[in-house]
Amino acid sequence: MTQTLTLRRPDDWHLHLRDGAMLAAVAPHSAQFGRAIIMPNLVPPVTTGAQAAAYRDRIRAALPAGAALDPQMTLYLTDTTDAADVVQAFRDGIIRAVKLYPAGATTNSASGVTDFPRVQPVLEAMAEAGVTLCVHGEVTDPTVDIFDREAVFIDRVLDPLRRRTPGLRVVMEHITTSDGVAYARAGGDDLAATITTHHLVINRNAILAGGIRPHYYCLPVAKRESHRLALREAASSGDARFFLGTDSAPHPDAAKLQPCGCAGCFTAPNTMSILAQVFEDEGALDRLEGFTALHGAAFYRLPANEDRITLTRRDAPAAYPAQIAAGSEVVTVFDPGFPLYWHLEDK
Ligand SMILES: NC(=O)N[C@@H](CC(=O)O)C(=O)O
Ligand SMILES: [Zn+2]
Ligand SMILES: [Zn+2]
Repeated sequence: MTQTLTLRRPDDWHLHLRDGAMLAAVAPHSAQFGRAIIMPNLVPPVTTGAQAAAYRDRIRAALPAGAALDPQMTLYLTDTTDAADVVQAFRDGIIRAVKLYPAGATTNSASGVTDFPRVQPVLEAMAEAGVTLCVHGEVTDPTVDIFDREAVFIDRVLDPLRRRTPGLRVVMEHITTSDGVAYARAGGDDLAATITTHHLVINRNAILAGGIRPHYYCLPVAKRESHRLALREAASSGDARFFLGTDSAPHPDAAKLQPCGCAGCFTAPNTMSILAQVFEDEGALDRLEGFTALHGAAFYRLPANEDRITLTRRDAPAAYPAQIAAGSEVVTVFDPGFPLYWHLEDK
């Protein structure tokens, strides 16, 4: 039996497109999204409005003709970020948000914030101008267990930061815990959270049980099953504080399959097929549009996309490649571990 689902075109509020040959290879796989918040953790990072504008041009050049994707740029917050440049880039329509990485928390985060008092004037200028702060919410304290780093970040860093910066709009990126869900729910209108595709699908067993599986390793690392269930409940609840940020984060297999492999799951190609299955399993297909196309736009004070995509549930699973080529390298596509009967018809 064929079932058809027509949705407003989705947005991806957290996406890594990289640069160079990798950008050329992965950008077409996100072309079905209307908008995407583009992460600035290049090497070196995107730290100025001028760099964001140049990166946006490179992204546009990498997209196929007719692609829907309108890249929404971000700046990488460092200890030396200039508040005036941030506000100017926002007012000029070059950036949509600023990204906070605690130094050393994740891939290419060496330039991240080490000194919160130094960035406080920037945060205050952002609150004043209405610029959103997107936060990678993990502490880097080596004495904190990696599975606890999100919950500890909320208590030690995020909550104090929000209290001392009233009015700052904050997105908790890629939440992975029931603690993150609860904190987002307890916040006011200026707090929201993105949830990735893969964290709705895997728990930490996928990485560790029966052998180490590097393609399921990302940051924040997937947590125990009770947390995955809390994320599924939040994503499918209809609560507008939760929306899709895939965190599709491609790395060459050569960089993932190492004694010390990179963190990141590449979910851009099959994200909508996976999400349709997740929401069907939750009995919440009627809420997929809110999660993928309405809540994020509303938080960023943008109109929802007017055009539509169609997903069709067929008897035969959709065929996605196991890998894609990126220059001379390959990138493995996230395998959800179940067949994908929902086909994305209109890319
Ligand atoms: N999510 C990841 O595991 N990796 C991201 C960085 C990030 O979003 O933390 C990357 O850039 O590879
Ligand atoms: Zn992150
Ligand atoms: Zn990310």
